[in-house]
Amino acid sequence: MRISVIGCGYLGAVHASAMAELGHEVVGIDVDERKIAQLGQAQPPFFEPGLPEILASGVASGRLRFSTDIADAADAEVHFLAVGTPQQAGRPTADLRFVDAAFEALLPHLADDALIVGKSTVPVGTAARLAGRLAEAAAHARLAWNPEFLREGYAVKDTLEPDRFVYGVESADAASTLDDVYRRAIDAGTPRIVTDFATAELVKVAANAFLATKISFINAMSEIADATGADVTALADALGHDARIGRRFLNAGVGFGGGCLPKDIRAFAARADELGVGASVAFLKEVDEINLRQRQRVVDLAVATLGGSVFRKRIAVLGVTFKPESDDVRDSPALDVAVHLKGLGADVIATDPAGVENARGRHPQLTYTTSLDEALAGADLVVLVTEWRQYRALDPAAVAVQVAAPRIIDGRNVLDPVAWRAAGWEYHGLGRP
Ligand SMILES: NC(=O)c1ccc[n+]([C@@H]2O[C@H](COP(=O)([O-])OP(=O)(O)OC[C@H]3O[C@@H](n4cnc5c(N)ncnc54)[C@H](O)[C@@H]3O)[C@@H](O)[C@H]2O)c1
Ligand SMILES: O=c1ccn([C@@H]2O[C@H](COP(=O)(O)OP(=O)(O)O[C@H]3O[C@H](CO)[C@@H](O)[C@H](O)[C@H]3O)[C@@H](O)[C@H]2O)c(=O)[nH]1
Repeated sequence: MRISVIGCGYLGAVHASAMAELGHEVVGIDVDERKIAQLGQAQPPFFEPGLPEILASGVASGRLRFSTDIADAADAEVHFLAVGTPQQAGRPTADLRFVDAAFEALLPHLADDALIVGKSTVPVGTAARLAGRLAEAAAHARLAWNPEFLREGYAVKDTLEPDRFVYGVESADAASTLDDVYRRAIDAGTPRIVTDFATAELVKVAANAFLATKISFINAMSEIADATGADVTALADALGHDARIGRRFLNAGVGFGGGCLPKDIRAFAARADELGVGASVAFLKEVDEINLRQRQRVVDLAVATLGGSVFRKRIAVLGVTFKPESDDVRDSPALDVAVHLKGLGADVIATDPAGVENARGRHPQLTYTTSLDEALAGADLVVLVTEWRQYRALDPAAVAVQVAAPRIIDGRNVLDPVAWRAAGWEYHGLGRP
């Protein structure tokens, strides 16, 4: 099939490449000239495992091309809208300017019977509004909302082999067009839920709200654990054996960040307020507060560990991205902690295997290094805030000779406290004795 993907960021660049991998003819469109130039040369504009390979093979096959000109999407039978829906500055609501601009720009180029497929995460009601506009402007075109559930770091696999498809549609033929797009996964038996626009939009924000709530729940338990001497990791393991609860997303630590969970729960709560049902998801404000408290908790722990002040103390911050296997620093708890410690007068040296350039772009006042050894050298305190594999694998005895004082805060509860203490370290986790 002929497909366009409008918006080639973390979602769209992967989606476009994955669609070409499935054999479709794809054009990726973005307003960012630099990004499009890079993608056109098969260079991923961000770090995502597996993307370089499918981008390169798509471009080499001639099935995948990129353009800044929306008119190049005119041939496509299916147009995926994958532009950003960030939080509005100073407000909790989603900024729909990019969705609206991309949608309007596409309208004059639609072939008869074209299908526009929303992928971006939007407030409930957006698809119905856009469908109304589509009916005025291009009566023969159709709209579907097909939310995306990929996780950064696993984006390629999640796109090619998703857990489920959700189609918000107004007609059976839109669903069958989407089945044709996703034929391989559909034939492999991937569950698919065909529903209305509102339900499809809500599935996406409800899923992220549930995941965020699960993380904040275990972080709240870790606060209780700290007050009682209990061990939140053992608690999570025990809870997780109950199949109704499950162990995944019960890792306590510095909390959730990224371009999705934080802004999506805020936008959901704001939309519910607009709809007059704010009370139904008022708990999401508490979920957000618990989450933000974890960042402060790590900072407070650093201050306490260094005897009441971090001023002029050398602190090695391990990790700046919001999660491992990504270079994304949007709303990153790790970067927030580094910035806050710097603000308190610490000599922060932050390191990360993939996120240094993005972090420097946002917070140039911090000192960065891509060398873990350089970060650790002479540190008065080590703060692990993104659980990259190489940090989890650190040998406490070897690191002890690099630092000035063997003190570590394990902000992701991923190190073995027994092994680190046995090697002479003062070890602090969150909610772990
Ligand atoms: N990143 C994820 O893991 C993920 C997963 C699921 C859903 N989502 C949702 O997908 C959407 C995109 O997220 P993202 O992380 O890829 O954002 P992003 O900021 O990385 O990418 C958005 C892209 O859209 C482009 N753009 C903006 N206006 C445009 C226009 N008028 N025409 C063409 N391109 C335009 C931007 O230049 C940018 O490259 C959001 O709604 C997000 O919530 C993201
Ligand atoms: O037990 C856990 C699990 C995750 N996190 C943190 O939660 C955040 C989000 O992690 P994850 O959900 O893996 O990353 P994303 O790539 O942001 O993916 C989420 O957001 C996407 C965008 O909406 C959705 O598509 C995905 O399904 C949803 O998992 C990260 O900061 C993690 O460190 C924890 O603190 N504890």
